[in-house]
Amino acid sequence: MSEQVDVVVLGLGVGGEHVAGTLAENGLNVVGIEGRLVGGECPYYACVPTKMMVRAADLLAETRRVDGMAGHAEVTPDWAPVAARIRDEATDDWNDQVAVDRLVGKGARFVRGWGRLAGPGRVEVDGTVYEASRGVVIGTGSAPLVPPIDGIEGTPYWTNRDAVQIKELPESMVVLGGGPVGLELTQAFARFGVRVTVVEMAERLLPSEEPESGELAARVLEAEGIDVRVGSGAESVRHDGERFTVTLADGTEVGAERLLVAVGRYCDLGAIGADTVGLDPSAKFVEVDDRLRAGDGLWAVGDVAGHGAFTHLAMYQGDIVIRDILGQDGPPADYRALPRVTFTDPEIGAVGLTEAQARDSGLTVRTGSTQVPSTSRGWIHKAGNDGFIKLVADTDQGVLVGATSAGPTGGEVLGALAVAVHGRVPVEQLKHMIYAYPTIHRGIGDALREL
Ligand SMILES: Cc1cc2nc3c(=O)[nH]c(=O)nc-3n(C[C@H](O)[C@H](O)[C@H](O)COP(=O)(O)OP(=O)(O)OC[C@H]3O[C@@H](n4cnc5c(N)ncnc54)[C@H](O)[C@@H]3O)c2cc1C
Ligand SMILES: NC(=O)c1ccc[n+]([C@@H]2O[C@H](COP(=O)([O-])OP(=O)(O)OC[C@H]3O[C@@H](n4cnc5c(N)ncnc54)[C@H](O)[C@@H]3O)[C@@H](O)[C@H]2O)c1
Repeated sequence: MSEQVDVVVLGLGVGGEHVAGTLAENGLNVVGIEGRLVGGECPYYACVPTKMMVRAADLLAETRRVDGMAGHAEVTPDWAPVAARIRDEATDDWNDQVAVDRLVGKGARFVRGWGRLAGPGRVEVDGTVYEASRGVVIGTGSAPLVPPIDGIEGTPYWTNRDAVQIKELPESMVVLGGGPVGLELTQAFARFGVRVTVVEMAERLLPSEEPESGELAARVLEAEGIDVRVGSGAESVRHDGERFTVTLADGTEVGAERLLVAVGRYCDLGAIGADTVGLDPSAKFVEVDDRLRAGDGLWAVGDVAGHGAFTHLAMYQGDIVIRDILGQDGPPADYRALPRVTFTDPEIGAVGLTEAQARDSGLTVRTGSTQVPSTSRGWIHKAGNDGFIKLVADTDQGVLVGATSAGPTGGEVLGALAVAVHGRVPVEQLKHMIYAYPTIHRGIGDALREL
């Protein structure tokens, strides 16, 4: 059986749902195919439930800061309201009917099933081939990567998809991976009383960010009683029916009731029939140009497009694909000012290049930084004021090419820095701007003076 349509969107995560809904609103005949839940990883297993966990954990931490600052407070953590909020408010008990109705309400046709590319302009799902006259958009996202660590297969390890569904907390947990997923969940669980060991194979936490970011994260987590292990990855895993034991590359062992694997994501291009449209099925991502085109009448958005795994990126790329398919003008993709925030406390936000990336790309680099505790607002804030602002300038062009903002509102302060990098605002102008007193973002002015 085959059906003619204008556009097929394969995978309705953040990017795919946005593209399918908007194209349908613009009058195209769109079929959206989703095997799991419309909306994808972010609302059901990732951003939204984990940020609810982070919010609850931060409330506990703030309450614990009352002593010495505002009197005395005692707090008894209870996971039940967190689990209930995730179930009832965030995920509708992992039911996507609202999202399906919203998509169909925009005029798209929805097909539940696992689709596969079946040659140019063709997608097959459960025996029906949809033939797209305008194009196919791949938005199949990514899945948790579970590396072939000796002994791990068959053990009851968790990934982010399990961790957000738990109703009861374990007593202890080993978290593999010191990236954003690992660190956000490590701190949230630890603040609820779980004894957490986090294991990062690289020499520091958040290895792709500034070294100062990983050092700050390690210092803060260790101060909260978390066992931080860096420089040695997991080599083997054992589960004796009750507890996990993880042997690290340096021969040491760590053990816990639960094991959370947070070592990155992968895309299975073989499973979506990439070879039928001339793409390499063993590639890590779909290769795209600056209009997200992967071939004639073929686009990819979001995690699968390989430029980073963020919801705001999938939405940004979705807008470009929508314009391209509708024949509308607009700028091509520009990743110079890609912002990212790890929602630990302190939040660790960054935009553009790190100092090392800027130097490696041959730029003439100068950096300036300031410590949040030594700014007026940071000093006033006191308990929980850890953080810094670091600026990376290209001195030939006289503009910022990157910045990191870590602190109690690190992600919000990042907004100003993202504008500076995106808009190529001359450093001279930034230096002569007025920064409100006493804000944490006023620290940008201090860091600029160091440049
Ligand atoms: C724990 C965690 C926390 C995160 N927190 C944040 C955050 O705070 N901020 C942020 O910006 N990003 C965050 N992210 C990243 C963010 O979730 C992803 O970047 C985003 O979901 C990517 O959207 P996407 O459209 O590429 O794909 P996804 O959301 O992965 O959706 C892809 C969809 O395609 C479907 N699919 C796949 N193959 C097929 C097929 N063959 N047929 C039919 N359907 C298919 C899948 O079922 C899925 O629903 C987080 C990620 C994790 C894991
Ligand atoms: N706040 C956010 O925006 C947010 C939150 C979570 C995730 N995300 C995105 O989702 C994606 C996945 O995040 P992630 O943290 O899973 O992946 P990641 O790749 O960012 O980090 C995984 C870490 O695991 C380490 N690792 C790999 N193998 C290991 C092993 N065997 N033992 C110990 N450590 C090992 C890596 O060195 C790396 O530091 C990222 O692209 C991230 O940007 C974004």
